[in-house]
Amino acid sequence: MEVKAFFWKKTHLLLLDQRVLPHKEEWLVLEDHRQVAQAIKDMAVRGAPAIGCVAAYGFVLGVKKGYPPEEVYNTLKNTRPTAYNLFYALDRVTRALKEGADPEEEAVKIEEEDYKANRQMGEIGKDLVPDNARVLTICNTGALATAGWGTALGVIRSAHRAGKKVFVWVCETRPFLQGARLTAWELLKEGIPHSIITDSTAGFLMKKGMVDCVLVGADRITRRGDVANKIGTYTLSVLAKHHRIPFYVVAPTSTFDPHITDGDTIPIEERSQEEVKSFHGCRVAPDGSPALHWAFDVTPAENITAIITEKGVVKLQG
Ligand SMILES: CSC[C@H]1O[C@H](OP(=O)(O)O)[C@H](O)[C@@H]1O
Repeated sequence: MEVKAFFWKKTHLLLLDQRVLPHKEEWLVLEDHRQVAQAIKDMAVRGAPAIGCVAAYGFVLGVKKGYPPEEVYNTLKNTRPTAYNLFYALDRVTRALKEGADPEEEAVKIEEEDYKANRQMGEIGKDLVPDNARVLTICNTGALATAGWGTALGVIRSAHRAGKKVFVWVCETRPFLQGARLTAWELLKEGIPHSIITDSTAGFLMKKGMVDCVLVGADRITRRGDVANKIGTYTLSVLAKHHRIPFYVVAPTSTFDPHITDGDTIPIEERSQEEVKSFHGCRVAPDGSPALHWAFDVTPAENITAIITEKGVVKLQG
């Protein structure tokens, strides 16, 4: 059975709590937009497309409960600033409501379209992954980050299912550990060979010739092809360029922000210092030391070989 991060149940949203994976599988029952907003803020659900889908259902729950649509929209809009899918999805459901259409039908369409896009990206992207490839990835871009299947991890899944031998280097992705906890969990379930590495191991692996390509997701892509993604992605792009390793971004067109050209204008989320100063809830840093915690960085189009979308491959200068 395929991994699913959430299930729409019309009167509530069932959400797999990603904060306790991989050792516990606990489901949250979310009954209104405020509960959904809190789940997004707390990263019980995360990943740009998944955030968009869940926020759209949160809007439906809030409106069904009779809350003013503007309050519902603003509560959800103000959860996390970087992933464009959040705003894309909320704009679609609010427009549906304004135009007298059914926002619930729109929310279901958003989920169905995202899953279909992931399968299409998998089919397109798998041909770019050589047989016996050692692929390096960061964060989680699988079924847990989307409506199902995944983006970059979806390409890996499709290549594996097509019979290609693929090995995955999984950057642990400090501090939330999306790689060590979530990507590893999905790969184990899929039976895809992999090894978890510390984020700082990536460059040495590339230097030793142990990486054949890099596959990452995206949270927001600008008109010129600059990409906001998990913090550390930019570093990987510089290393990949230096070592002449193909660097692919996999993202649906719903992640593309048509209003922004320069990646440096993308709002970058700054999360609590506590997430850096602790290791999965256990405080490791001294109380008196401050911490800077940017959750994303921006990779310029010049560092990207190509962006794989459900509509085809956009080659860049990388
Ligand atoms: C398929 S997009 C996943 C994308 O979202 C992640 O960020 P977060 O876990 O903080 O929501 C990361 O940037 C992934 O590439």
